[in-house]
Amino acid sequence: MNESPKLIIGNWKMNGLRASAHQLTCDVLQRARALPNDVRLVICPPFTQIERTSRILRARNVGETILVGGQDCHMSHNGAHTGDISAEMLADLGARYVILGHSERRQAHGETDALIRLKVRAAMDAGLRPVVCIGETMHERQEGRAASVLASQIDGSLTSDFEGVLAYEPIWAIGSGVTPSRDELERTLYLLSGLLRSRLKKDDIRVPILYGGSVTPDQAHAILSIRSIGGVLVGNASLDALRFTQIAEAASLQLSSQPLSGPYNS
Ligand SMILES: O=C[C@H](O)COP(=O)(O)O
Repeated sequence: MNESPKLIIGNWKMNGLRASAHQLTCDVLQRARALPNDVRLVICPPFTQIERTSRILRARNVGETILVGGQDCHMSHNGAHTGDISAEMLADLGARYVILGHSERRQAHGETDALIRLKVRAAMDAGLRPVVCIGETMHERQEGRAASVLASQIDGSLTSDFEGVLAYEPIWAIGSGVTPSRDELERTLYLLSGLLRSRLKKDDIRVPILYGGSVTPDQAHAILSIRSIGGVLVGNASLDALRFTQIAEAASLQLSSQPLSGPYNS
């Protein structure tokens, strides 16, 4: 059975000037040469570095092994939206993915599920694969409301014809050095696959589910050994070519050591 490649997405957030972005992309390329086809890297630099990163990858002819993504897009195709970037603009620069609904945007810019759903539509219309982030706060977790929060985020932010990636990023794990236990993560992935089936109204779900939040090379083996996981969304560790590619290597090792199959690894 052919499995989809594990996705290792690097979210550079607001980091990277021309020289450092160029160097980081070249370093990732250099280290990723040995990666097998069962792992796909997606680099999501800030808007200002997308074209440069795409150009470097095109020049090296890396095909589908390393792709570029944006970190957000506007819900409209064009118009009077000062300072915003449309999904078409991202695609025009060579992006293939776009992160939407990251908790840092939900919190700092008041993004709602309804807005994120409009952005998902715009991204899909532009031919981009949306990577929709969901996750509960520590407070919601302690109150035992994590499952209902995740259900509501999935219902509100995904279109019924959603074709993309879901990234489970518990807010308490982002940048904190704390991650859920393997068992806890496995249970959450099971819950999310059920919620996706019900939202998309089909059993054959082709939506990889990623985990994000303090992923480092040390934890990557345990996280990526979960059979149903589609990959990881990496923040801080993606700013270091060695750590980022070590995480990708961990995914590849897991793939070669166990047969993987599952509804969200299509
Ligand atoms: O988009 C990435 C997430 O916010 C995780 O960030 P982090 O790996 O620095 O915790």
